[in-house]
Amino acid sequence: MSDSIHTKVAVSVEGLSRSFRGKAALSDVNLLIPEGSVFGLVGLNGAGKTTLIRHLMGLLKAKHGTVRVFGQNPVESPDKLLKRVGYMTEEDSLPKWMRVGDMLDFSRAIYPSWDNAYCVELCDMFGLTRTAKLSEMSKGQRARVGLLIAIAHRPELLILDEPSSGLDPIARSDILEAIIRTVSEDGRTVLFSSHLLDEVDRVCDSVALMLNGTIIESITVEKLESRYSEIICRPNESWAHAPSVPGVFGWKSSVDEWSAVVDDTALKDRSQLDALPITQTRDISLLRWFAARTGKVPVDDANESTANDAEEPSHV
Ligand SMILES: Nc1ncnc2c1ncn2[C@@H]1O[C@H](COP(=O)(O)OP(=O)(O)OP(=O)(O)O)[C@@H](O)[C@H]1O
Repeated sequence: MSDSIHTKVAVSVEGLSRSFRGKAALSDVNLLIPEGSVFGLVGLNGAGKTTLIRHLMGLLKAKHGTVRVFGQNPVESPDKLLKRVGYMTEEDSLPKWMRVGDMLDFSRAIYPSWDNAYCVELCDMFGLTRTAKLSEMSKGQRARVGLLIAIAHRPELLILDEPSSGLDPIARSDILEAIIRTVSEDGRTVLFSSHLLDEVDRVCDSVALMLNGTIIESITVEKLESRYSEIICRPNESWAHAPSVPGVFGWKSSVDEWSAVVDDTALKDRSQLDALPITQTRDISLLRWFAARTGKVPVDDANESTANDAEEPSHV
């Protein structure tokens, strides 16, 4: 990022690697999240998103590489640091023997910055009552409690690990997105891992793509949209295989049409494209970029997209 010298950093990860029983889950991960950004972390199942987030939360200790949250090692100073961070995971891990009110009182005691008026407002917004027993609530209702606890202390950094998996579509669009916008408008930082690329596209200003334990690209949505585009080709005679043009990747075909993603920075000049029978050039979608870069479509989008054919991924 060109102005990174002047921008404060919320999260920095350098050379982070992690294996579980000899199998690499993270390999040389580097990541920089500027304060005030809404950062999307995307990747296929098993790419390493949760393992990376667990390092940021100090739940896993960095064995190789460094992890800093607001300049501090989350393992060395968890008490001080974690009070500045709100965290919600897809896991349904709230203690079920408690009532909502007990859980809120407990959380209020932990976080000095707990905003009780905001908590009451959120309870109302989420349709939660203090007397409800967590054991008698649905998984989605408990996910709302988890989200409320993550945000009611107005954290400087909000980390949401696949929050959408427990929330229904209304909660996702009306509540989650509104909350992320509020945090962002306050100049606070959000790290948001999700398989729902439409959602990531709507709320995030930057996105990092993980593949096989590595971040293969970290880019602002603005740069992504100016750097990549999608071309549609209609060859006169059918192609046996996709043509090889440097900077053009992620080919997929349907009936008499081929489409591919163009990386402007990898083209020497656009005349390289002249040899292709291009009938249309269009703006890139996050889903198309993701599919071209990974060769796959994320699980939750596979049914909604035409891009679920096998694709030729970019060389990474
Ligand atoms: N505690 C663990 N013990 C052994 N293997 C683990 C452990 N935690 C994660 N892994 C492995 O590390 C890899 C990365 O897992 P991780 O949960 O970080 O991926 P993810 O990107 O969050 O996946 P998903 O999108 O499915 O949630 C996977 O191969 C997983 O099986």
